[in-house]
Amino acid sequence: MGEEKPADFTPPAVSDKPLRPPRLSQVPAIPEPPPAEATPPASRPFQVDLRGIVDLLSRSIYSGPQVYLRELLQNGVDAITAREGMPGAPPGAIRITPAHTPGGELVFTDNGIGLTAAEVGELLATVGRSSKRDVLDLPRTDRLGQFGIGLLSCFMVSDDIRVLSRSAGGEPPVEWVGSADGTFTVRELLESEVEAAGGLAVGTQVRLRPRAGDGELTSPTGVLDLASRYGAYLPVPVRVYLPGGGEQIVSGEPLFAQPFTHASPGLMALGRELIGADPLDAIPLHVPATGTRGTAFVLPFAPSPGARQATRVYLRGMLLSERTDDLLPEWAFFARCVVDTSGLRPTASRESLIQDDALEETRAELGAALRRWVATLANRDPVRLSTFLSVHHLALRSLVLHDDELAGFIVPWLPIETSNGQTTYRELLRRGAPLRFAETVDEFRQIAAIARPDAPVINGGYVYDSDILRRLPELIPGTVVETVTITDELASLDVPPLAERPWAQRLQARAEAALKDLDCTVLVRSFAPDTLPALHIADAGVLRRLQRQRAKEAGSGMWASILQRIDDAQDSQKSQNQLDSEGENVGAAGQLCLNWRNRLVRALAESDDELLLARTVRVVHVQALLAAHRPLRAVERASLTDALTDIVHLSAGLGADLGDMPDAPGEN
Ligand SMILES: Nc1ncnc2c1ncn2[C@@H]1O[C@H](COP(=O)(O)OP(=O)(O)OP(=O)(O)O)[C@@H](O)[C@H]1O
Repeated sequence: MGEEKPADFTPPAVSDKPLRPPRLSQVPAIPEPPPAEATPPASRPFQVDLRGIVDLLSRSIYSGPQVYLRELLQNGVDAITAREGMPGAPPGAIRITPAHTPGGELVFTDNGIGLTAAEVGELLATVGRSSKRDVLDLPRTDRLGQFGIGLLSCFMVSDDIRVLSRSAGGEPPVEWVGSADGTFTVRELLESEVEAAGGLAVGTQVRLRPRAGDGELTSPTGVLDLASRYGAYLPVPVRVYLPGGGEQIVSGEPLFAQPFTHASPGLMALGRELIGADPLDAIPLHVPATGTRGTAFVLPFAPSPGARQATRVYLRGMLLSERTDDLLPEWAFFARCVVDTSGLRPTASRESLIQDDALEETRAELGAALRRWVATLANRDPVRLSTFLSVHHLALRSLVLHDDELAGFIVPWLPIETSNGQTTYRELLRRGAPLRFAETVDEFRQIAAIARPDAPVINGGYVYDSDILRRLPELIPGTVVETVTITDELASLDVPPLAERPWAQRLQARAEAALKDLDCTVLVRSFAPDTLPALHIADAGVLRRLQRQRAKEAGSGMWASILQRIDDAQDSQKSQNQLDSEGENVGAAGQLCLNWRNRLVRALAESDDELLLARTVRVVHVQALLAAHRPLRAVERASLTDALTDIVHLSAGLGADLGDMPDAPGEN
């Protein structure tokens, strides 16, 4: 077809006998330096074992025999494209008559450019020979094929391929029959013969007689299914003739490749079919440089973290792959796309794309479209943005750590918990002040209880948040972040005013005596809010010890004695440390920080009723534990019940039912 022939090319003789076996394109032998007097070896063409090639195609290149129909569709469309613009060319059309009965023939007809006798010999029977490369042997971008192997895929379903063709150039019609045993025949057909068989218009007919056992793929249901899968968006109508006499046109408009501002119901239905649920949104995609258009559907559920979304790719309307996983950037796990492209190049299997600059550029552009969607969603539809973030926040957080590109545009919109409530990084950054965060949820809870509203503390305790916060100065230059601990915060709390300090110290001693058996020490400080009587303070070591105690209470035997030994070892370490730090005084079960500004605490300081003070302090202690989300030990549960019982007795004037409680100072 106007293509330069290799030097040793000889067109096959037109004959009704088997000609020569198909061969690879002539590849010159690797020249070796000839021995001094030897005659140079004659160069010979490679021989091809067709069975081996078909085996290679079916096992290693194509995903399965079903692709035979895709290859036929693609050849039909290419032939129609090649005829476009020729005088008198009719509108392109493809017709498929499935094999209606076992042993019957499948007939695939196009009204494309057709083939001459010389062309069938050259193009159909030379593996690797294609008319779809230009003079520089580059693939033509307006053709779907290029490798010169596609037709061989029909051998996966049939032992013979019979091609009847009439060239648009006016040459006589021709029949080519290729056999899976590696031979083929070519002969020109007489017009009378063609007339008797029902005529043959310009174009090509491929006839396949399905091999026993492969009938499913060539049956009416099989063909309808494959034609709709591969040819749903081809630019020419594809008609499938049904057994009852009717026909079905399987090709239609690629809705997903049209520009849109609001997704139509039809487009959303396609998204539903693709992801199995109503998409959260549809994003138009367009990369002019590679002729790529499509739609990204945002998943309404969280996929497994790091999972890359497979994209459905069409090559000029023909399905290339349902699951191309390298067309989107890695971070775009939240969107499933369907695109049609004319500028990306398929591999020989036509089931994936060649990794080249065009693919890289397209990936970058598609990523940019998704980023723009997130960025503009904030202004356009904040409710949808917050739904999106709540569905995908975990995966987004994990990716932010590895992907600077994603981090830059996504971090500002991520929700984050602070002592002032839920907010976004963007709001926090707007304040301009350093971002203060607690490393653990527990530390955050303790600090949040006393943090001033104008100096909020961030909860860095949930998965990935501390890491993201630590990376912020690098991601958003100019940002200052600092960690805060409960010990630092306690140190910054006000001590009671000088004039009241003796009272506060007395209260501290009395309260500490009341909690002695619970291993909890007491501190008196002034802090907001006034309504909060006390805080329970525990550092990580204390928390671990409390957890061990609960485990001991729940378990028994060997495990309990192991935990006891850990406690003993830590006790002796602690008493040594206390000696070293000269009187630093934090109980093994934490510290109760009473709020000097609180009414109840002030009333206790003024009261001389030691019984009432001891019981009330124990109630306040349990209240502080609960507010700090600490699980109660058995001893604390008992302490609460006893203290409340005593308070009831005292208020009823019955005197205290002292039970197991320790004596309050001055009680004896
Ligand atoms: N229906 C057809 N009409 C006209 N020519 C055809 C038709 N089918 C095949 N051919 C010719 O036969 C050649 C080989 O076809 P084949 O399907 O093996 O490979 P290809 O389409 O060129 O490349 P690929 O392997 O990428 O499909 C084509 O390049 C084309 O010239």
